[in-house]
This record gives sequence, structure tokens and C-alpha cells, in this order.
Amino acid sequence: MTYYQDSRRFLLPLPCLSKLVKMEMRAKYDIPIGQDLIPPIPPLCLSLHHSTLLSHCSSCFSPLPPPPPPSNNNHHFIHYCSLQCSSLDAPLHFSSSEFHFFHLFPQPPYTSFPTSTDLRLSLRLLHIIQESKGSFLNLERIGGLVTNFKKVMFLDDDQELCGRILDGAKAMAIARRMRDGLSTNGEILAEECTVEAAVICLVLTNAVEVHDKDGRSLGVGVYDVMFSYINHSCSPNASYRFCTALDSIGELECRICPAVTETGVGGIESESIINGSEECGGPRIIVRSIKGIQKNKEVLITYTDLLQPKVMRLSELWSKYRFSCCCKRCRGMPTTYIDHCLQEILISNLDCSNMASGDNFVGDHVMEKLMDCLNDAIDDFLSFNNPKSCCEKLEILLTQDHDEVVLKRNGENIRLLFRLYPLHHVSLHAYMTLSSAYKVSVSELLALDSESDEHQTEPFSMSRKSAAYSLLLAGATQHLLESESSLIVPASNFWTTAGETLLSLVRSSTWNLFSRGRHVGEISLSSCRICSKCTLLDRFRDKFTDSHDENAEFAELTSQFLGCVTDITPKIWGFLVEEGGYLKVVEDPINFRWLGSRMSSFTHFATNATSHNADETHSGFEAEEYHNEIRVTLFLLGIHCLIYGAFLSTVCFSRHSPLMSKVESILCVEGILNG
Ligand SMILES: C[S@@+](CC[C@H](N)C(=O)[O-])C[C@H]1O[C@@H](n2cnc3c(N)ncnc32)[C@H](O)[C@@H]1O
Repeated sequence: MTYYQDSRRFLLPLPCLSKLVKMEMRAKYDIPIGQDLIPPIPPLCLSLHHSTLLSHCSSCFSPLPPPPPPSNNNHHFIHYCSLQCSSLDAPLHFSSSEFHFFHLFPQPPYTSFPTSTDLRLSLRLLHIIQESKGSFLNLERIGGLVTNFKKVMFLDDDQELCGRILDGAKAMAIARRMRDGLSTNGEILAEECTVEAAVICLVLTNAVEVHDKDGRSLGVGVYDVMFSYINHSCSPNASYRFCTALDSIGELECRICPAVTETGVGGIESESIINGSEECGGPRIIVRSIKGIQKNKEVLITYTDLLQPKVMRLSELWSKYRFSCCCKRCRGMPTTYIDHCLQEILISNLDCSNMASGDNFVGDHVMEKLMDCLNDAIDDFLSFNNPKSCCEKLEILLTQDHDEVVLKRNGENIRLLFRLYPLHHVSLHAYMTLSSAYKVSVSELLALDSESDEHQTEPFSMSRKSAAYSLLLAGATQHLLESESSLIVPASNFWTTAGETLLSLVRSSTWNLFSRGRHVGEISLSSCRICSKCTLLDRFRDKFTDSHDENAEFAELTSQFLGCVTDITPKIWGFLVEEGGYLKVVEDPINFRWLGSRMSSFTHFATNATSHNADETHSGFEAEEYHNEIRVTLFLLGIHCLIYGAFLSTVCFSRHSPLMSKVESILCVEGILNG
């Protein structure tokens, strides 16, 4: 064995540096959009986050009833929902030395990458591999799974990460010694915990966050090669979801198969591959096509947030997975439309057309400044429980000119005046945060005083803003989806949220204030005709079944939906944005043609904003009629958004998706579906 001496004086055995095998998954046949590609796969092993240890079963991840108050007798770190789960998982908890790890480190000491959860998962995995007689001769691939060990520990210049992995490996080794009744006093040398370090690298390379049906992260898991061989793309053709062991009944053929992309010494012996046990009660993973995939084409998922601009995606993929993405979206020359929008800023005091092509001096400084402002506002909301201040800061971030002194390549200092582009990724984050921060402010205000008229107008104005921002976010994502169809996953969430927010505005009691003394009876919204122009509701009632051509159905329903919302939105947008602020700049949240003309002459951006005083000429009975009409139109729009969001969720996550059930129950409450 060759030894390698690195700058921190750790002595590690240098693994074989030969060319490595690279694996991927390919489609066995032509596969249309919206198809499950593999049967649900059980996990190899799982670990709950520290924050969910008390609330969820450590074996099957199902929610537990609230725990009894702590006593001297119930000082357990992990809990189970049943005897069956306990008998399945407790032996691994003890024999992997996870139990001893908890006793050594009752409070999670490792908070950054690798976290204490990663280390517990690594202990479990190491034990499972040893029990299945797996080999540790090739530390680049253990149990069939790639570790990136050499890249992380030897070739990379991120010494901090390498140091953290070694610290974690030592902590694992101490827990394992304690389990074996050995002394834990002496210092553990790096060469004594090489295998532990390699398993941590395996976990960092292959583990996925496991979510519950509401999208909350419960813990992390490693799945076998059928999932772990799937590579990343920023323009993926597949998504994944989790289901319980009970949900996964029924036979499904595997439509994808492993393929070797680069062969070399140290290939994969089929007997060294480990598989998850069907007995395991933990969440299964299923992969699904979100685009049509041709036979023999590679199946790809995303490892990162696709609404980030290229530079942020590349940096995250490098720091977490140690590769430079060369997918078609990252390679695009010139930059793809979506990446151009996500990073575009509008400079008002420079003639950009006169800038030399090497003058890309704006990027990093400006991005950092914008991200700082965004994070500061989000902190006010989430850490300091001050949604109002968050909204104020974000409205300023979106509306005002920012200035920044930057250094040009030629050493010259230049003062830039710039503003966010409405489709910039910081703008999209701001819309998302504003929608929920206004919603929370409404509940807080109503909780204070819901009686007087005076106290109803402010929450009503905030409800309008919340609805407007959620519609703008969904519309902006749909606009980007037209050039990058893998955005279907966020689009599904955003349309559903927009639908819910619009319906909650429709149900606001403040509408009665517009009745001028006369009581506006609850207008029977459910009895108004839903829509004669599209088949969305009928298709929803059929649960989007019986399609003979999934690709064509997707295109058809999208076009029907866009046709309807493009017609409906201008009738209510003026009303939603009446309160002013940044929203007044947005001419239309669905059809972004206005961006072209408005953005090319930036100086007109703020001053030319459309005036939406839609009801200034209305009074008395007219005003009442006007508001009833607005309310019905908002309702109609909300229903369209909900149904389309549910449709997209069936494409990404099947007809049994949680969003589909949520929309079903909302439509039942609204009287549109029979319960
Ligand atoms: C979960 S594994 C995927 C399967 C892996 N290719 C293998 O050979 O087993 C993740 C690792 O695969 C590699 N990988 C995944 N997507 C990639 C991409 N788009 N470009 C380059 N390497 C990629 C990286 O090394 C990454 O850390």
C-alpha cells in the first residue's frame, strides 16, 4: 500500500489511482412523460435528522404521537411506532454503534457537512456492508456505490472539508471501539479510520434527503444502485418521490438499466453490489419521467435547485458532489434563455452594448449584495418572526436602484446603478417569500382584531398582495418552463399555492365592506359556471386517466390552461395590484411580452408603470357589482390554477400525489366535486 503525506500531516493509504468506472442508468424502451421508471425501492439505510428524532419512527419514518415528558427511564435517543419497527431496526441501532455514538455525542456536534446525521447514517451503512461481506479493497466504490474518496481526500484543495471528514471518521471509530469494549482514550490516527472516511464520502455522494408528503425533510437515506447510479443534469428528464412500504404494493416493471460509461481497473463485481431489503419498513423511492425519454437515452435527475443561476448550481454541485456539470443547459453557448433571465440585472448608468466582451465584472459583487439583502429580509421573517419588516425590505429590494462600486478588468473603478430583473432568481425568491410573509401578516393582524372595518382593510390589502405575488411566481416559473420543461416540479407547487391563495382571498370576509350598508350575501361561487373553454375540470374529475398519448395530453392541457388564464388574469390583475409597490411594475403576471419592451429602456421601468385604478369610477351599487364580478373571476382563476397544479403533480409524482389529494379536498369544500 502506498502512503500519502498531505499538508496537514495526516497519513492516509493512497487508493489505486487507475481510471475509474463510471455508471449511469438508461431507458430500456421509449418512455413517455409521466411514467414510473422503477418499482419502489427500499432503502439500504436511513437516519432521521436530530430535529425529527422525537417526532418520527426511526425505522419507518411515520409520525409518532407527542412524546411523554422526559423521565429518568425514557432517555432514549430514538423511538419506534411499533414492536415490529423496533425489532426490525433496534439490532442495527446497537450493532452499528449508532447507540454508542449518541452516548458519546448527545448533542449533535457536527453541524456542517458531514453532519451528525450523515455520520450516524455512515455508521449504519458501514455495518450493513460488513455484514453482507462487502469488500473495502477498492475505496472508490463500496457495495457498488461510488465514493469520490480520492477526489475529496487527495486531489482536492478543500482542506477544510477533508479535515471535517477525518474528524467525523475518528468520531465513528471511537463509537465503534466503545461498542467493542475497547479503550477510547488514545488518539485515533487517520490511517486507522480510512474505511470510515471512505464511507462518509459514499454517504455525501449518494445520500438523498427523505421528505414526508408535505415536502418536509425528515432525514437522509442511501438507496441501492437502481437509484444511486442516476446522474445529475440541470435539465433532467426524471424526478423522484417517496412512498411508504404500504403504498408500494403492486408489480411495476423496471424500465431502466445500468450502463457503464467509462471502464477501467477496479470495475464493479456484481456480487459486491448491495441491495435494500424488502423487509425494511422505511420510505421507498420511485423515479418518474418528467419528459419523454427515448430508448437507450440516459435517465437524469437533478441534485440541485433548478431555479438557481448557473454559477450557483455549479458551485453547489462542486462542493457537494465534486463534479463540474457539463449538461446541455450548463454548456449552452450563448447562455440559455432561462439562465440569462435568472442572473440578469438591469444597469441604468452604463451602455452595456459598449462593454467589451471580457467585461464580466458585474457578476459576483452584485450577486453577493443581492443575496445578502434577500437573506437579511428572510431572517427577519423566519428567525425574528417579523414578516412585516421582511415585506418592507423585499419591496425595497425589488423596487429601488442599488449602487455598487466595482473594479473593471483594466483596474478602473466604476459605480454601477442597477436593478433586479423581474425573472432574476433573487426576484423569484422574493415573490415566494412575500407571498407567504403577507399571508402570515394577515393572520397576525386578524388575530389582533377582526371586528372593526379599519382593521380589515390592511389585512385585505395584504391578502391581495399575497395572491398577486403567488400568481406572479407561478406565472414567471411557467414562462421559464416554456424553455426548460424540467421546471414542471416547482411549477406544480407554485400553481397549487397560487390557487389556494386566490381562493383564500375570495373567502375573505372583508368583501362585505364593499356592500355600502347592504349585505352582500355569500355569492354562490360553486354554482357559477366553471369554464366552458377548457376541459380541465372534466379531466380532473377523471383523475387525468385514460390518456392514449401522454406527451400530447400534456401539451394539450397546458395550452388550454394558458389560454384560459391569459384571458382571465387581465380582468383581475389591476384589482390585485391596486395597493401599489413593486407589483405595479408588472403589467401581466402570465404573459411576459411586456418584459421585452419595458426592460430594453430601463429608465422607463419605474416611471411608466401602468396605473391600475380599475374601480375609481365605481360607486354604490356599481361598486358592489364590480366587486362581485372581481370575486367570481378570482374564484375562476383560483380553480384553474389549482387544477393545473394538480395535473402537473400527477405528471411528476403520479395520480396519488399529495397535491392531487389536497386539491381534491379543496374542490369538495368549494362544492365543485362531490365529497
Ligand atoms: C449518485 S452518483 C451517480 C452515479 C455515478 N456516476 C457512478 O458512477 O456510480 C453521484 C456522482 O456521480 C458523478 N456525476 C453525477 N452526475 C454527473 C454529471 N452530470 N457530470 C459528471 N459527473 C456526474 C459525480 O461523481 C457524483 O458525485
